[in-house]
Amino acid sequence: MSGHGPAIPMTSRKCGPLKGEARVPGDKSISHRSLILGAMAVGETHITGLLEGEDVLGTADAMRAFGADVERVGEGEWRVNGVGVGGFAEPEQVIDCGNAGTGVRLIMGAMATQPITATFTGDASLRARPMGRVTDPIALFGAQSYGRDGGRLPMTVVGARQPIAVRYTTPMASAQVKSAVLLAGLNVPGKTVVIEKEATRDHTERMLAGFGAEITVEDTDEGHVITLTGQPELKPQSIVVPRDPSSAAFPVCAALIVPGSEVLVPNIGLNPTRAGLFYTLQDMGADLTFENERTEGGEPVADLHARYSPHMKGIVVPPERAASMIDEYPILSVVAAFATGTTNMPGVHELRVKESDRIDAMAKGLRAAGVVVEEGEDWWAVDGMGPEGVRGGATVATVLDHRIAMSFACLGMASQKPIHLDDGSPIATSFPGFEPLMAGLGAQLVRTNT
Ligand SMILES: O=C(O)C1=C[C@@H](OP(=O)(O)O)[C@@H](O)[C@H](O)C1
Ligand SMILES: C=C(OP(=O)(O)O)C(=O)O
Repeated sequence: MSGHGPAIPMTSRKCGPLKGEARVPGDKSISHRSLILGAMAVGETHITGLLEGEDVLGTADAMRAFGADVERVGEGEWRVNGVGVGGFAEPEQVIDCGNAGTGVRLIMGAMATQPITATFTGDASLRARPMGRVTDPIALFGAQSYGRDGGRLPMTVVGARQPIAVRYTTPMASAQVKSAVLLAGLNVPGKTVVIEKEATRDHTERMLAGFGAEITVEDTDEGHVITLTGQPELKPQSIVVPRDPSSAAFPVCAALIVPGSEVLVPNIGLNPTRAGLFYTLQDMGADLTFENERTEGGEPVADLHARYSPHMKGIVVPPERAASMIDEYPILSVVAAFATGTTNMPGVHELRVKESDRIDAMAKGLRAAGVVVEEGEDWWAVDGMGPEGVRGGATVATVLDHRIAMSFACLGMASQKPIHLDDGSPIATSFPGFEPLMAGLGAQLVRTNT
């Protein structure tokens, strides 16, 4: 992952009804974890449905640099021959995680208790994001880190030579921090405990159990207490990655706002720690149903059926739901613009430290498209303009952020005038194939030279 290539300007215009089936790619969170845990197991892990987006490909390269044998054997089909817990080799080159916060933070955790040194970097977005949230807890295990001012990349991590088990309460709702601590705990004798006050996505816990680690989760007065017994032998797995609910959000929400649409998005992971957006849309009055609910590979899965919904109303999104839909606020704010009344989104400070400051990026673009947005440090509110009321006619900055780019692409499908994206290239980090998939449903999203 060498960072950012040439900008790809795009224009999204009002289109006819979106119709058909949207087969979105594999889950990004589960894909990163499959490669990392596969690399820490002994023997061959087989993965199907892996997301082949830039973020995850960066993690695959990183696992090779740490000594695992990682091979693509078909579309979305990968084999990982792991080196075992504690078996990472010292990388000879700087590890470039591109745009991927999940990639760099989980890998830093995984190597922090091994007797090796590694240097990490990323693109301009990732180099601006805070890493102290991971370097603080890994320091408790005995790892040292040397980064730029404010705990920014590039950063060198010197793994602990004699790591000690840790009991750590995460200071913010973050699955990346929780996962970094758990992955660090793998190579430490004794029990590592992570406590989170609010539940965040639990793919690491589920997958660690699947790979044979001893891990327990309890709800107590302190919060959600996760206890991992260190130094297990992880057993290779056969992993089927479900399709990504965070990617499904785009065709689902586009269908809700484009008149006459009806879209089926099959096989979507509906882990309750990820499904908050869909419940919020239902609360707003969206015509969105879950069909064929089932369990696959230990994760709840359903087909999502979304139809044009001209009667949606603004609501207050419960702040306790924030972690389960944290990446979906940008596209929710687009839907909110086509509803009636105000949608209030409190308790979302974390949005300010993603690939971009997502409140700022969305507020700027929405205002340029004629929508009234108010904001504070950890909240924002969007005034609905009604189903036909969003003007559009703006050029928006996507600020190296895939979710901002896809959100505004969806807005342009239903606004009166087109939306121009200054750069659609970040979409490839999480959703390769977004443009042909949306075009197949009937969207008019084209690359432009302006
Ligand atoms: O653990 C993960 O896979 C992720 C956790 C979330 O980040 P935080 O842990 O920073 O909330 C989310 O925004 C990110 O897209 C993926
Ligand atoms: C926040 C995101 O990813 P990451 O933190 O992995 O860059 C995201 O995909 O919306």
